[in-house]
Amino acid sequence: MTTVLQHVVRRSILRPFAKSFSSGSPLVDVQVNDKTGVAIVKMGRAPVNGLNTELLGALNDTFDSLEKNKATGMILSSSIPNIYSAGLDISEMYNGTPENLTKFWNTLQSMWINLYSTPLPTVALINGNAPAGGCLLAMSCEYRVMVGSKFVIGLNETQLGLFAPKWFQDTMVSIIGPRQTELALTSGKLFSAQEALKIGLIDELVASEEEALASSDKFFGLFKRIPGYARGQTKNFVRAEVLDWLLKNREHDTKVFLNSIQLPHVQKGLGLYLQSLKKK
Ligand SMILES: CC/C=C\CC/C=C/CC(=O)SCCNC(=O)CCNC(=O)[C@H](O)C(C)(C)COP(=O)(O)OP(=O)(O)OC[C@H]1O[C@@H](n2cnc3c(N)ncnc32)[C@H](O)[C@@H]1OP(=O)(O)O
Repeated sequence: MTTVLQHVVRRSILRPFAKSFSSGSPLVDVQVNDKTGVAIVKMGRAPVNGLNTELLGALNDTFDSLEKNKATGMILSSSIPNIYSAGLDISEMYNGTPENLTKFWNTLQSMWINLYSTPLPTVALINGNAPAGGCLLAMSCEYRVMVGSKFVIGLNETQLGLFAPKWFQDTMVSIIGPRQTELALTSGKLFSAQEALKIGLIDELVASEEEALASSDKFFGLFKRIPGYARGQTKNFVRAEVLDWLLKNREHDTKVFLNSIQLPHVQKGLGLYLQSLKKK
């Protein structure tokens, strides 16, 4: 089992930065700014950036490579208009075999561990709707900028007859606190951009992608004179409790997912929800 401390030490050892970079997947586009070393990672799985095993794996590989190649920061965004991510791909969870469900969930866990614990400064540039797993991605970054006021963000799992796993919940608690998280999660609330700003679920609401990039630059600028090692250690210690739970309980968490998702009434609800989306 990997402890948080081993995790922190392993991930603080960075090699020189490579200028050219390819994510190795058509689902993830990566552009690295040669001058600053900041990478813009854009998810591009049409139609809605549904997080299936392939996209989750590609994101995970991308985060690994950016760290190994010593990028100086990462902006996580989307190349699909009006969509950040529709969250977990429901078709992966509907009628899946135990083997596929296990692989799917383990890939999600690995991606999240990598994203949540990366020593790189991270910004979510939220340029579209971000329900459920989409919200988790954004919340796992350090700073959240939403572009345009027409989008929603939140953990709406209960609306699907599911519940947000403990580490999804804890990630939200660390941002908006237990009281607001309980209210939001039990009702499956999707926050409007204004509401999300007011409650602190997003840090900034801007009108254009250019403004969002300027805000990101400003955020990265905060660390110009801070040694990366010191920043990385601090981030990991602040995040240790939430991270540590999943590192220590991965198998248990997978079992809870498998048991819950395969319940007949949960499967029935997922089927109906998928149908309702397709009927729109
Ligand atoms: C341990 C506890 C157990 C389990 C925990 C499980 C945790 C789950 C977390 C999740 O992430 S669950 C996913 C929750 N996501 C949602 O509720 C979002 C659903 N989607 C939408 O609300 C909308 O699609 C949108 C606002 C994101 C975009 O709207 P719009 O641009 O109007 O697109 P459409 O609705 O027409 O969708 C286009 C297309 O995509 C399909 N689709 C949408 N979302 C998903 C999804 N999450 N998974 C799979 N497929 C999705 C939709 O059915 C349409 O399909 P067509 O075949 O009609 O093209």
